[in-house]
Amino acid sequence: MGAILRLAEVSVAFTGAEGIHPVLQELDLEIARGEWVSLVGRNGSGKSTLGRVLAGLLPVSRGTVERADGRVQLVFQNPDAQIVGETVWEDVCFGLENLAVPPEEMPKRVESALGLVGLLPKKDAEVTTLSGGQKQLLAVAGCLAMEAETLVFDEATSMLDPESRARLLQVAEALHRAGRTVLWITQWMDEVAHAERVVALEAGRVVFDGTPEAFFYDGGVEGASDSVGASRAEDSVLEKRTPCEVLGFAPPYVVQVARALERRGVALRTRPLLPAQLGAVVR
Ligand SMILES: Nc1ncnc2c1ncn2[C@@H]1O[C@H](COP(=O)(O)OP(=O)(O)OP(=O)(O)O)[C@@H](O)[C@H]1O
Repeated sequence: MGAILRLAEVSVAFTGAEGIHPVLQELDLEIARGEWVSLVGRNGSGKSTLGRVLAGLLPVSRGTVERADGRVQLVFQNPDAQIVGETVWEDVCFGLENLAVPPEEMPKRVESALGLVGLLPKKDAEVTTLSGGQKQLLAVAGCLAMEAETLVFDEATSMLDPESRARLLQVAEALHRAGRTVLWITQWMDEVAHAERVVALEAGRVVFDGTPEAFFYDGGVEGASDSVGASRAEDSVLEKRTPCEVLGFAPPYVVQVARALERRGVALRTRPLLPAQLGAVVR
């Protein structure tokens, strides 16, 4: 699997009243074609800036950004921020008009994109009648019609209700299974559990790059099989925090349960991330 995106020594700085404010600092990052990467970090750590750099919407102050091929499209946090058409169909067409796609090619592309996100039955609906979740799906359809190879979701679920979040995640997962590269920016640790790889930023630098299992469990369960007893095991757990905890995030409920079991001396065969995995390992 070759790299679809490669950043080398990328720095981004904004100049304000108080002088130069570095946001990304000499960042190296390679994203492989077809990967699903969760990008996490505290508020202001530089996630959105990195997303915009990857999508080519923001020039870098230093360093290089290489894109193997294909488009990189962003889905923003606010569902209203990227809708321009009056109807669902028109909205997807609008992006294609900007790309000067021949008119005879448009219907096929719009129909296929709306079909992939499940919005074809709503093709004639006015966008003002859509829910927040449907608007995000429409934004995804717009990206797909533009033949995006890589999709960057920038906290795209944060304004949605639980059902719409789950739906957007499902659609993204289906697109990923079909070969697209996904960069999923989030503050929700439950969503990170779906990733293949987690990249964490702190003050514009990569401070963690590894599997979700390592992100949620490494360094945090020492003494789990210690037969001396729970209290001593608990002490060592408190001393050794996981990368997730060091960044200041609470791990997903599944991880909390698994770690509580390990602290009580229950040795688990695997490190579960999703409810079904916890169920399986406990059984
Ligand atoms: N256009 C801009 N001009 C000046 N400063 C900016 C600009 N865009 C971002 N910043 C600053 O860069 C820093 C990083 O912002 P960014 O939005 O990338 O962080 P983030 O990790 O996505 O945060 P959040 O989770 O709050 O969205 C912040 O301190 C922000 O104020």
